Amino acid sequence: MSEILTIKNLKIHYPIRSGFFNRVTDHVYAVDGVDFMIEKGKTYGLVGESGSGKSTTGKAIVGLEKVTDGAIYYEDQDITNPSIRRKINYNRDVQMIFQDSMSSLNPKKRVLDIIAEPLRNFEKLSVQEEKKRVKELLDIVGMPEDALYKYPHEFSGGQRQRLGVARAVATNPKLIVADEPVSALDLSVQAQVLNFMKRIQEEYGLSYLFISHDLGVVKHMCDNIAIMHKGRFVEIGSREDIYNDPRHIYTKRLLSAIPKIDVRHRDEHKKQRLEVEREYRAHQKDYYDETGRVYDLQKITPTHQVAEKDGGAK
Ligand SMILES: Nc1ncnc2c1ncn2[C@@H]1O[C@H](COP(=O)(O)OP(=O)(O)OP(=O)(O)O)[C@@H](O)[C@H]1O
Repeated sequence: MSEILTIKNLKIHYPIRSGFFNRVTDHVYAVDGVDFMIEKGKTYGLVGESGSGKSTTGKAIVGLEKVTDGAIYYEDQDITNPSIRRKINYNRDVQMIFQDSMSSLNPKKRVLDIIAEPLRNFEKLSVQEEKKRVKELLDIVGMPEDALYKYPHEFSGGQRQRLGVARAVATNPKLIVADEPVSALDLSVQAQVLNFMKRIQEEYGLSYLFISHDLGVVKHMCDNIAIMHKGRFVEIGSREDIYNDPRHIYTKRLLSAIPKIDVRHRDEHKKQRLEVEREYRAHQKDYYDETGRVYDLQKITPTHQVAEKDGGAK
């Protein structure tokens, strides 16, 4: 079995309440039937614009979001059931890294306590053993030993993101859900953090679910990519499929948003971007209603492997 996680027809719908009795009058279809599989030691990219349902999917995988329907299989067990998650120590094996390291690292705690927290939850280490392990973890993410007694605000954004990774790998997880892990960082620091996430992956055989709104960022990280739009996958493919032969207009639009470094073809790029934008708007008008939900998947997914209406890749 080469997959570490299999997601089947995942749906997460949030109720919208209104009126005097606060009744449920509608739902936000944040995730509306997605299927995918993350292979061991590989990186699966989840890409889409803001509000497409990426974070909700990621949070459901780590158990932070209640699932409306569907299943998430880890070692053949459906972990949407909290008691199964507890039974198999799922929260030790699957960790999450967040975009905003300033709010995901407790500002009142020192690095030693922040990184040791997951260890305290899952392993009974003595004070000395714990300190030794935290030092090792700091070393893995290229941080000096004297970081142990400092607070999160004493570090740069890139360093804080490294601390977040150190905490995430503390329990030797098998899968890390990385939700926009470098979006808040400068371009040069982004490359550093991505490189070392890749190095850790190779050393420890980790799998990643890498969430981003930017196809430029995931290019060198992901083996397979799903393009998410309004809670559904509109295109699924290998990295080569997505970058060399995008089929869905939404994928083309995300690709055209990647800044071009080569200034010689600037006018040509601008013209292409406008054409893609025009095609995208026409597509939206033809296939989605004003709630953004009613559409004909057969027509909107002329692609390599597409999400079928009831899930599964063709
Ligand atoms: N707790 C909630 N209650 C109601 N609606 C929610 C809740 N959380 C998310 N949503 C809605 O679900 C949809 C998907 O949100 P989600 O955060 O997953 O998108 P995203 O693709 O990760 O975007 P971003 O990158 O901006 O976080 C959005 O329309 C959002 O407003």
